[in-house]
Amino acid sequence: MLLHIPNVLDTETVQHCRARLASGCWQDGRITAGSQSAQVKRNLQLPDQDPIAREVGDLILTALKHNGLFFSAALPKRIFPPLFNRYEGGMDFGNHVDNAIRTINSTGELVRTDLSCTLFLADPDEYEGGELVIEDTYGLHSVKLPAGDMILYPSTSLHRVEPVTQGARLASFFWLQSMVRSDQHRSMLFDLDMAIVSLRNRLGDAEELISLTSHYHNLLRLWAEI
Ligand SMILES: O=C(O)CCC(=O)C(=O)O
Ligand SMILES: [Fe+2]
Repeated sequence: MLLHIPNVLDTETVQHCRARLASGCWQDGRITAGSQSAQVKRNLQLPDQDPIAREVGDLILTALKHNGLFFSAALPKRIFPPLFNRYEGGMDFGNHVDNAIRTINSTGELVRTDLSCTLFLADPDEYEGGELVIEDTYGLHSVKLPAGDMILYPSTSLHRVEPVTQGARLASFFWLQSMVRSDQHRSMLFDLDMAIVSLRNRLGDAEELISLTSHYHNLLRLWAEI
């Protein structure tokens, strides 16, 4: 499932994050790349332990904690601390699949990457190019979102970032391990949850919603690993 989550950060918070990130110690993005992706990666990143990256990363994690759409779609078990990248002057990131397992350096914890996330921190009219192109069984999806919005996509997908030929593209990117490993099961739970929410808004506490809600929880109980 590919999901656009709008307004993870509001305009004011995006501005605050950008001001903080501007003073970070930006380095060659190959610091976090595996050997295949290092060959196709041309961007800048903040090191994972950079204090500014951790401060802004925590702000993003706090915003996500309060985001119901994110929780329902991702059913997160472990979230890799958000990283930050920047593309300018023709930089790009060619086709690759993200590493399956990531180690959180500060704790030694392992994260299986079920879902990949990009939170855009620059508006589309601030740069040329820079689309995140994601390939799935239904074809290619080209993603370029307003600042503060996030895309969630299965980490199994082949993806790339097109060259940024003008301006600068700033984003946060990270991965998460979901309580529900199967993308298919997770998508079914998400659709069921959204249908229940929409029915409740339309009908109030209808009798049938008790049964649908029970099914949601009983399926989650069946499929979740915690
Ligand atoms: O910048 C992005 O949108 C994605 C970055 C990416 O694919 C990666 O770092 O693995
Ligand atoms: Fe990637």
